[in-house]
This record gives sequence, C-alpha cells and structure tokens, in this order.
Amino acid sequence: MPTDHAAALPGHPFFHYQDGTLFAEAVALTELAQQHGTPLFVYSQAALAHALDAYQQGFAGRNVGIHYAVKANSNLSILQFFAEQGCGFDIVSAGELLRVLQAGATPASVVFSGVGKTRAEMQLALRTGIGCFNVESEAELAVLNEEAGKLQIRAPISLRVNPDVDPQTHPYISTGLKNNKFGIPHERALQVFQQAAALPWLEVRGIDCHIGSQILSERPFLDALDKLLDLVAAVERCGIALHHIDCGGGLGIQYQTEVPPQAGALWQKMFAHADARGYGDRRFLIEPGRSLVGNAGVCLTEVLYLKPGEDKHFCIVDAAMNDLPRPAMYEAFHAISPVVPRAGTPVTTYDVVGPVCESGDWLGRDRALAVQAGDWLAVGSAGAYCMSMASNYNSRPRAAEILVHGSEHRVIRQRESFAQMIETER
Ligand SMILES: Cc1ncc(COP(=O)(O)O)c(C=O)c1O
Ligand SMILES: N[C@@H](CCCC[NH3+])C(=O)O
Repeated sequence: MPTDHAAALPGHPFFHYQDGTLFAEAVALTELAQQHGTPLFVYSQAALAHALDAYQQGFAGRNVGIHYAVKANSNLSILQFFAEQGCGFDIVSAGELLRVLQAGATPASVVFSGVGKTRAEMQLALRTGIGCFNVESEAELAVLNEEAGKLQIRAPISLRVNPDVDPQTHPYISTGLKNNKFGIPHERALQVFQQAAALPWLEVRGIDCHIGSQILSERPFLDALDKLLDLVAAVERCGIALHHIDCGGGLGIQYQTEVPPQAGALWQKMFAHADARGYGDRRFLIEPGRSLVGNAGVCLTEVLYLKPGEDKHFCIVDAAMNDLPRPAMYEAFHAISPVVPRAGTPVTTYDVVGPVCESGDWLGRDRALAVQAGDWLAVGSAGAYCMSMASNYNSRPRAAEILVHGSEHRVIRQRESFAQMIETER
C-alpha cells in the first residue's frame, strides 16, 4: 500500500495519497468520481504552473516565446490558463486557431505549423493576423503567397527545416528524420529561403524545426540546434535577416521509469550552446506540448468486472481506447494506481482493458493490482494526447474534464450526452 503523501504516480508531483485516498492537490479523487462519474479526466492547475515554471527557470535574461502546442490538450480552460501566463500557441488547424482565440490568445502570439494547411485555413489565419506561418514545403510557400496576395496581406513566415536528426523515440512520433513528411530538407533550405524572400506577399521572419515527441535525451535537441544555427548563418549571409529561431517542442515526460531532461537545465545548455556560437541573444521560440500538460492529468475509471482466465486475468474498466488511445496506438505505458488502495485483497496480475470491441483496447498490460469491481483506478500521464485524441468509437460519448485548483475544482468539459454525440447526423 502506498504511504501517505508519496507521489502516487510516476512524475506527478501534485497527485498524492492522503488518508488512504488519492488526491489531486487538496481534492479527493473519490469525491470527483462520485460527483461527476467516470471515465473522468482530472487536471491539476498547480502541476500546469509547475511544468511551465520548469521551462521559465532556463530562460532568465533570455528572449524566449513559449508557444504551447495546442494538440497536446486543447481544452479551452487549459488554453486560457496558458494565455493568462503569457504563453503563445502553436496550432495546426483552423479549429485550433478558433479555440485559442476563444481562450483569449492574441493573434500575434500564434504560430501555425502543419504540412497540409488548406487555402481556407490560410485565409482565416491571414485575416486574423497570426504571428507566423511555419511553412513546410515549397508548394505550400507558393499557395500561401497566392492567398496572401488575394487578401493584400503580407504573410509572416518561417521555414520549418527537417534537420535529419534522430530523436530516438517511437517511430510514429519522430518528425525530424529525412523520411518523415515534415519540413524542408535542410540541404534545400537555403535555396527555399531565397525563393521565399523573393515572393512579394511573404515576409521571412524565422526558421523552425520540430524533430519529434517524447524525446528523452538532450543530444537530439543540441544537434538540431546546431543544424538550425548553421542555416541561420547561411541565410543571413545572403542578406535575409531572421527575427526568431523556433526550436519546436518534443521534450519527454516520465510515464514509468524514464528520466527526461529537466526543461530548465536543457534550455540552459541550449543557450550555452547558442552563446558559444554567437546567437544567444537572439529571440528563440519553443513549442512544448506534452511536457507542459502530460503529468498534470489523470483519467479516473471504474472497475466494471474482474474476469479471471487460464492464461490472463482481465480487469475490465469503463475507460477505453476511445478515451485514452495511446496504449492502443503506440503500445504506450501509462501507470495505473487504485484511487483507494485496498488492504486484504490479494494482488493479481491483470490486463486492464476497456469495453471497446477490439483486442487492442487495453490501457495497461500485466499490472499487479489488488482490486474489486466498483473500485476506481487512476490512469497516469493522461494530460497530454489523451482527451485531445479521444473519439466516439463504439458510439461512446466523450468523457468529462475537471480542473482542480487547491481545494476547488470546476468542470471544464461536460460529459458528452448521447444526444450531442449524434446531433449532427441524419
Ligand atoms: C510542430 C510541432 N510543434 C510542437 C509539437 C509538440 O510536441 P510535444 O508535445 O512533444 O512537446 C508537435 C508535436 O509533436 C509538433 O508537431
Ligand atoms: N500523439 C502522440 C504525439 C504526437 C505529437 C504530435 N506531432 C502521442 O500521444 O505520443
């Protein structure tokens, strides 16, 4: 049984056991599950602030813009929190643009990434006056120039460079290798910068890269920075001045036993490197997602049935791959802890699975748990890429979300009703 006040889930500083119950800050998760039902996503505002502060510690005296990557968790209240803290945003769609505007973002604080921006999305972003388009191909550059010309608005752009650096992460979330669809090959980038500078409706502002996600060592970030700085030097030699250098996101978090670099320490090293090369006083942008929200959230789920088997025992819960798709998609590990640990119930090794009709619908494999039907479990590291990737598969309405702040909590997304789920269909 975990001791009181012990960190209950790896990497979650604001979730702890007290009096035999798991708490988020000063709120007992039993109360939230009882009051709001399950599956239920619960986020800690203190954990969000803590994660942001970890970055800021590496930025003292530097000129840095933090652009939260909306795709990690796009709940309006989470976006509003980051906007209030002075963050900008990294978006990848018109939908994300509308969300950040509704959350109070200033348009100039928005950078727009993505390999497949549509003309309609470009027009919306141009009219809104976003800070920068992170352009990912020559074809996109030409279309953006056309659309900007039609609106007579010069488009601020950065070129996303593919530095061909191995982020040593899951192949599905590596983005900075030659064979990934993202960015402009770094060998071609100088030429494309020159093309961009010659187009009448574009204003070259920056350079960017994003090499992947859940990166657990400093080396790939430093290698990518080196390649970007080589290009900055070459581009500026051609008379094209760059206003900012955007290093993307990608810093990993602890799901299990991983030891990711600490954000502040990583950035101190990045700046030491930039200083050594004479670029430390430049404006840098970053686009973190997972490392700001991942360990600020858990997903609460109820044990529906225990199903013993010959080779496997199953713990069937009411959350599923539609709520939390990362295990099914990437075989990702998420820690699972009981909300009220039991004494006296034997520990059994279970596969924790959901009700969806797929054998891939599992949340955890071979987990030692002392549980009974009706118990609540907390699935860890559920703040990033869980609710934002949730679906209605098996016609399951989307879960509710709660934001805890000290001893207070508020519903930041209501549980979807069956009527809402089908209202747009005929
Ligand atoms: C362009 C871009 N920026 C930022 C991010 C955020 O990445 P992460 O959540 O790993 O910090 C992503 C996602 O990988 C991305 O594609
Ligand atoms: N969805 C991925 C991260 C994708 C990063 C976006 N480029 C995950 O859950 O790990």
